[in-house]
Amino acid sequence: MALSDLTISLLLAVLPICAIIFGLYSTLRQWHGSNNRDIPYPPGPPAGSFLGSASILPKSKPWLTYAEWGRTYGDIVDLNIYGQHTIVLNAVEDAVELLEHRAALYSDRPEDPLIKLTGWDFSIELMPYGEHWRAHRKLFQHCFRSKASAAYRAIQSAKVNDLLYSLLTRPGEFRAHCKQTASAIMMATLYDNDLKPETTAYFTGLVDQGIEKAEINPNTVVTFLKTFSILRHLPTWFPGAGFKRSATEVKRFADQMRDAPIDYVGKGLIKGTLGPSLVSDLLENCYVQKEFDMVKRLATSSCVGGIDTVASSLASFFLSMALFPAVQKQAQQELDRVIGMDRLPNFDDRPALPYLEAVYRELMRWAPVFPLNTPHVSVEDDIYKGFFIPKGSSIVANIWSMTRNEERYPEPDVFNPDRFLNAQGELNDDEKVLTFGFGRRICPGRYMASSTIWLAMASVLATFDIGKKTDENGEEIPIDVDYGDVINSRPGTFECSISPRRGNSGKLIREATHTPTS
Ligand code: HEM
Repeated sequence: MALSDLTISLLLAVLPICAIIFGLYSTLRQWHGSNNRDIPYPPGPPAGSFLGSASILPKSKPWLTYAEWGRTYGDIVDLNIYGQHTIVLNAVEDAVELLEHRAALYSDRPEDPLIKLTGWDFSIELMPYGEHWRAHRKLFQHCFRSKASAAYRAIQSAKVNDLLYSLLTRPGEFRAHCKQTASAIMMATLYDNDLKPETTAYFTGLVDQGIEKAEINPNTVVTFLKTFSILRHLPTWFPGAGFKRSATEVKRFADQMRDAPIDYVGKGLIKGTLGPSLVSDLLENCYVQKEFDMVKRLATSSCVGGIDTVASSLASFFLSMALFPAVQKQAQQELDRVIGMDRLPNFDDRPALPYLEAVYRELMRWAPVFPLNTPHVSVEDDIYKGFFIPKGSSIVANIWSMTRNEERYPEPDVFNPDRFLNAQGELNDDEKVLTFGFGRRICPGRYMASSTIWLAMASVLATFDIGKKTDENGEEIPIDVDYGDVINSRPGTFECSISPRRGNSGKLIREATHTPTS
């Protein structure tokens, strides 16, 4: 056996024992240091083996197991992993109370030693609560709050028109078009209104690679490293410190996706070849390195948070329309009635289309992009509904349970926009899109995301019919699709038919994209 293998085996043998000792120590320390010794933790699954709750952590789709535990133990579930508490919230009311009404206590993020090691400390989403995060969040809201997001409408409209043209000419590649639309909108908004398609593709490739390299199973490596954060100080050549070597590799890609587009903008500004853009506007007002770094972090966080998420929702939209044709028809009838048949929809039409708005809300409920919210961390001990929530707990809102709550949403797997309408066909007050998260950490890009998804839905429904494909006998081919196990949830590969709705659909699209009519 090579020396390094021996060392790794020893480490693997010793670490679980250290884990137990550390777990016992942290529990005792929390218990001793607390005035709340008689108050119970929320109920949760019993520790499975000598490895503690870690051995019963779900291997896949944890939101399903957490929902099951919610039915067994109650809406608030505690997982104690080596003395580190994760509190799963299965009900909206509890998430709103803790993450919104008590936001001052529950807006931190898990401290993860890998974040800095991998170069992902640029991410606003991963920043600990405090002045550094607050300054970035302020800048983000300045750029992406509801009113500011209206400035990007022209780009959104142009790219959605490109989506229509792509669907007209290459309908079979609709999944690629969804991703292309989401990334073209984000890249053009951030870096250059006139960004060339090949440059968009290059920057998007860097983001994809950066994310792919960083993907690790949060249930294992991170939990372990969090407990044994001392490991982060090992030199990269240390036997068994392979995770550190791969962290260096992840960092290389993270740095590249963060720096390359900014270099492009910088050079464009100097040469005077750049179209207008959010980043160039911001850079022109940067006077010190600190401000320059903030702009970089804002731009990279937007790409990481705002491309795949929007692309996932667009893919789920095509799926839902193929599976629920009656909904599609009703939305198309509303569009025809309100905007007529001789033009494409635009943002000003949104308030006049309540059924389509209900389709949007139902899409975000039926296929939540994040079945589990990003964990928030508590900064003080707290007591809630008679349970003790120790400082440093990770609070995970189980969006899946909330959006599949049968009392609130009967037959939750059915795509039914009527849930969001009253008897008069007006929108009801169930307007909170749960998959955007909660409180002070709620997604700041939600206005931009909502308008991109809405305009794409409206424009596609106005010009295309989406349905199941048929076989050689004209029989519909059933669609059987799985959403997989990734945290950013998206439908697996599926096929559907996408055909122009009317004789003038092609003409409207070509006029909108200034493409010659053929
Ligand atoms: C369908 C699209 C999207 C979904 C479902 C989504 C969802 C989320 C969720 C769940 C969070 C964490 C919320 C929490 O901790 O409570 C988040 C945070 C964030 N999102 Fe989004 N997002 C989307 C689109 C976007 C877009 C378009 C952008 C950029 C323009 C963006 C930028 C961010 C940023 C920067 C954060 C970190 C906020 C913080 O920690 O303070 N997201 N998003």
